[in-house]
Amino acid sequence: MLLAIDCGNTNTVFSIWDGSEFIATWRTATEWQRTADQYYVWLSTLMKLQKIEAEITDVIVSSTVPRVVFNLRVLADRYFNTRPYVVGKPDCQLPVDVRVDEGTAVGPDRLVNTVAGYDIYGGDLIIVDFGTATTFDVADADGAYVGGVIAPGVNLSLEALHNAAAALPHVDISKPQSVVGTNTVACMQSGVFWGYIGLVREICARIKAERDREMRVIATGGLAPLFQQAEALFDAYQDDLTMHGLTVIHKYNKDLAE
Ligand SMILES: Nc1ncnc2c1ncn2[C@@H]1O[C@H](COP(=O)(O)OP(=O)(O)O)[C@@H](O)[C@H]1O
Ligand SMILES: CC(C)(COP(=O)(O)O)[C@@H](O)C(=O)NCCC(=O)O
Ligand SMILES: [K+]
Repeated sequence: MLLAIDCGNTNTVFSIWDGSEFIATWRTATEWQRTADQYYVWLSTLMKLQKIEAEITDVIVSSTVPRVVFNLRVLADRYFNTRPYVVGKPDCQLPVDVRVDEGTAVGPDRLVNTVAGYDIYGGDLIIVDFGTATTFDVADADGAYVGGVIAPGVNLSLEALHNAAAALPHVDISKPQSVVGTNTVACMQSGVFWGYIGLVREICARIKAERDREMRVIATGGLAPLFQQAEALFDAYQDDLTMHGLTVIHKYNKDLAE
């Protein structure tokens, strides 16, 4: 079975893929200091608790944090006796082209999202991923990654307000009752929530105009449904898009190796 690991700047998600479905998914905070032994204790405890008897034979990793990759490689080697595929490294091929400026190291999560989007929905996509940063990935008609947009993440925006202004508290995102807030928290939520609705709508409209074609907008990340419930910004929402992409890339490389 395949252990797929998606490491973002905030959280790292581990999923076990049995070849047709994900049989388990666990999330932990991303900390580059965590050792292979620590990962294994955590993982094997959860597997036991949930009575998951999976023999892991393959590992694939996508990480936006370069420093965690070393320990994840050791995890794969020491505990699963396998060499992991690491997205973005030369020995991990992608089933789509990447057409960007020379020397650009595109975030692996964005490449994986593009592969997943193309596999499920076909070409001409805008993939919006609400993570630490909010990324827009543009897939061409043939599925190639052709660039995108990086915007500050929802929680990052709220944290930035709190960190920079002495009188602004820590606030969690939610949909405000009205646009005009009558208290500090409501004012901050309104700024980020409605500002974000505008940001997503405007960026998608401009991408479509710039590329002069119809494009479908696919959203992923836990915060997408919150925005979608206020306004129909997306044509589809897929929670496990990045994980799906990792399974596609894994299969592609396995097939190449045969
Ligand atoms: N359903 C949700 N509701 C509220 N906050 C969420 C939800 N899902 C994720 N978040 C928050 O969104 C931010 C980005 O998380 P995540 O998507 O895991 O980022 P990354 O992939 O960059 O690690 C974090 O602050 C996380 O706590
Ligand atoms: C833009 C990102 C920080 C998003 O990361 P995430 O929010 O998933 O943690 C990541 O994709 C990244 O580090 N990208 C490198 C630069 C680029 O994609 O062009
Ligand atoms: K992201």
